[in-house]
Amino acid sequence: MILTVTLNPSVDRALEVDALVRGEVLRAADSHIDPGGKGVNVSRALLANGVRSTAVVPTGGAEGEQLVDLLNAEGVDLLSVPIAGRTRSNITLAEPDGTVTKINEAGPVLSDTEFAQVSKAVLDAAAQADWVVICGSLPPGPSIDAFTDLCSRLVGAGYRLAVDSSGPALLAGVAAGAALVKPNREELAEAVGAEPTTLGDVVEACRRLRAAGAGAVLASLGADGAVLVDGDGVLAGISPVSVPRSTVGAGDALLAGFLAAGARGAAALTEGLAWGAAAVSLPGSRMPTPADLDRTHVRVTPDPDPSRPLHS
Ligand SMILES: Nc1ncnc2c1ncn2[C@@H]1O[C@H](COP(=O)(O)OP(=O)(O)OP(=O)(O)O)[C@@H](O)[C@H]1O
Ligand SMILES: O=P(O)(O)OC[C@@]1(O)O[C@H](CO)[C@@H](O)[C@@H]1O
Repeated sequence: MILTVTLNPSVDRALEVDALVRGEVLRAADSHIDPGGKGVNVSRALLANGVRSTAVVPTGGAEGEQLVDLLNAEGVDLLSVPIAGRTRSNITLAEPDGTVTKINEAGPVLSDTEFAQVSKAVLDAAAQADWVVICGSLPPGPSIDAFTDLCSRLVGAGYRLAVDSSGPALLAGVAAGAALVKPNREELAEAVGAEPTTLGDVVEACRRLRAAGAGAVLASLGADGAVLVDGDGVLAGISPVSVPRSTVGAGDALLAGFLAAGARGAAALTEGLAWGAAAVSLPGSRMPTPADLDRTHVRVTPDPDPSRPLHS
């Protein structure tokens, strides 16, 4: 079982517009409402592909009730922790060429007591888990020290921790010794203080995060695919998508597929890339099902060409 933790979940509303024009009344060609948050999406993708997962989410207000209803409707095994604040709503504006503009609320303040309740739910459920996967932004409230303490307690108890977050939370997961971190290109650049322009830059940045404590680094690179740097060495892969529809949740699907396939080696990276590419071809933050997956176009190579440039 893979336990996901989303400290700042969301109700995701995606609106498809012909073109994003500021100051105008735009008519949405289509719209979608999905349960959201990075860990929630990992659980949704795993469930859709027959892998057991439990999602821990703080929920509050009418939006929190809506999130629980949406997750129950998808059959997601849920550990929801009631909070006083209101679960946030995040907006995606998607254009026909695949351009996505996202407006994410900060989310509700999580009190020290509420964070302690969420942490207890995580630590209690972790005993049944093969992985504990903490994903997404921190809500207002919990300090980075409190987050670091949760990560350290999980690692110290011998659980395999994966962290997909940004800024100080990503670095906290690295320092705590997470078995796996999943930064995207921007998060990797922020973590090491340098903008990668080639595959070699990405590998070097991943190696720096491993030296700082991470066991493995799965760096997602958008249309440039993903790079895995772990104790076995370096793998790089791409998953071409002819017409991207919505990249929202693609990184969550990549992580879910990678974990579902054992979180190690070319087969796991191939699976993650297939899930990520499938998610990009779906609207909103829809997670792929087995029928959406096509592994035939995924290419994974060991020791990739370090001079290969990344899309600008
Ligand atoms: N335009 C694209 N074409 C092909 N594959 C893509 C594209 N965008 C994303 N992907 C696939 O999805 C994976 C994750 O994408 P990305 O690096 O954007 O993750 P992310 O920023 O974490 O996404 P999110 O935060 O929305 O989940 C990539 O590694 C790649 O396999
Ligand atoms: O604000 P965060 O936590 O960084 O990101 C939240 C979010 O954008 O991430 C998911 C896509 O990865 C969406 O479901 C959700 O709206």
